[in-house]
Amino acid sequence: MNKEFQDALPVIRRLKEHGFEAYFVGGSVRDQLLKKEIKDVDIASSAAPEQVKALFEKTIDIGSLHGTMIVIVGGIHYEITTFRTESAYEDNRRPSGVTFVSSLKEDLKRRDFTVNAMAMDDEGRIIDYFQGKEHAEAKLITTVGSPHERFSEDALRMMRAVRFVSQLGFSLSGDTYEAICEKTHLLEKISVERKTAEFEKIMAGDGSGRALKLVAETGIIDYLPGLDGKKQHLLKACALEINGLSSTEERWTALLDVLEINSIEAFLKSWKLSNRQIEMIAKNSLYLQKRKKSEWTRLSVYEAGLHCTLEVEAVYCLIKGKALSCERTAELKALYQSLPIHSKNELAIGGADLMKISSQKPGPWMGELLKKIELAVVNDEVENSKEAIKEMLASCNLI
Ligand SMILES: Nc1ccn([C@@H]2O[C@H](COP(=O)(O)OP(=O)(O)OP(=O)(O)O)[C@@H](O)[C@H]2O)c(=O)n1
Ligand SMILES: [Mg+2]
Repeated sequence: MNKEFQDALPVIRRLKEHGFEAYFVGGSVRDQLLKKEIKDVDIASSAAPEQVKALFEKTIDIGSLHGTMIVIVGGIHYEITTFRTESAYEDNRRPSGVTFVSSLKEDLKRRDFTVNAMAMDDEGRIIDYFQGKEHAEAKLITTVGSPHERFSEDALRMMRAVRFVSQLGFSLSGDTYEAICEKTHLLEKISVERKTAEFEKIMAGDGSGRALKLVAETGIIDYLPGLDGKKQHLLKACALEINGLSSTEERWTALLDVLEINSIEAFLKSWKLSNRQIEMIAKNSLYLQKRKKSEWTRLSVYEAGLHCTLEVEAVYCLIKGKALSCERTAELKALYQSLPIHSKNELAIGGADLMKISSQKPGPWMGELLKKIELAVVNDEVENSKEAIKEMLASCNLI
């Protein structure tokens, strides 16, 4: 049993001591089996949310009506869901306490894919009613029971299926694939935020190329913001392996480029990205266009900043079919570090100085002149000191 589970054993044991059933479930059991890094350890139990709450010192109620409670043990958050029956899940709104009373098997039966529907007890024994292990070995994503039913319960599961293709390098089973093709319209009801979270995981997984192809081929693309009519473009993006990029912003930048999106801000807004992300990706896109036209200069590196420069270079290299090398990264870092200033605030001269030297009234001329001085300093045409700048201003009749 992995350390993550061992750390969580006190949670399971406490529930059991009080007569409840409790098991590890979901992604963590799957990831242990696949020898992948384990993220959150989730627990399913026969204890109702209120009973869970009573047993642990620190709890957070994140949805007791839906049967979910977080307990904090050893500083780690564990999500404990109460066994749910299918009917509780179907009318998903406000299941009564009674609906929670059910068995582990019933709970697992209403989960999305067989590889996600395994449980593990506190002795490390795997409980696998739906051939999860077998499908994991065959690298198959296939629903527990009818794909039509599972996708009708929660349409996002169609994107989750594709996400697991990307993350795990699995394939979709035939009937799961066909059901997705038939049911994509159900994605209309799903919130953009949930779609975005899945799409970002699709872009990040090792199998991003194959997964994006599925997004295009199954018709999921038709229910994603701003991708209307972009099927051919998206198919082109499949060849890029954008998962090789190291940040979400880089991946969006590369995708926007291949998709030939013009109104970048509006596109990213429609995906409901944060303003900060939109700003970063829009800036990346701007400098990517500049980079395609010419090599980095002292000025462009200064204006873009180091973070943006390196992100754009990584995307640029990907588009050109190569990886950003350590040498190239070091070269750009050295260029950035060699700049005499890294922001306007570091200029040795300011507006007040200019007024004093020129005895002119303040006005737009000051901003324009400061910009010229900034450029001269960045380009090493003048030293960043008051005296040197004053001298330059006088000799060039700039003041
Ligand atoms: N729409 C969904 C979402 C989740 N689940 C179930 O709830 C578990 C936990 O969900 P979540 O944490 O969202 O997914 P994981 O499979 O754990 O993947 P991740 O590694 O991203 O956490 C899943 O394994 C699956 O059994 C489900 O059946 N249907
Ligand atoms: Mg999880």
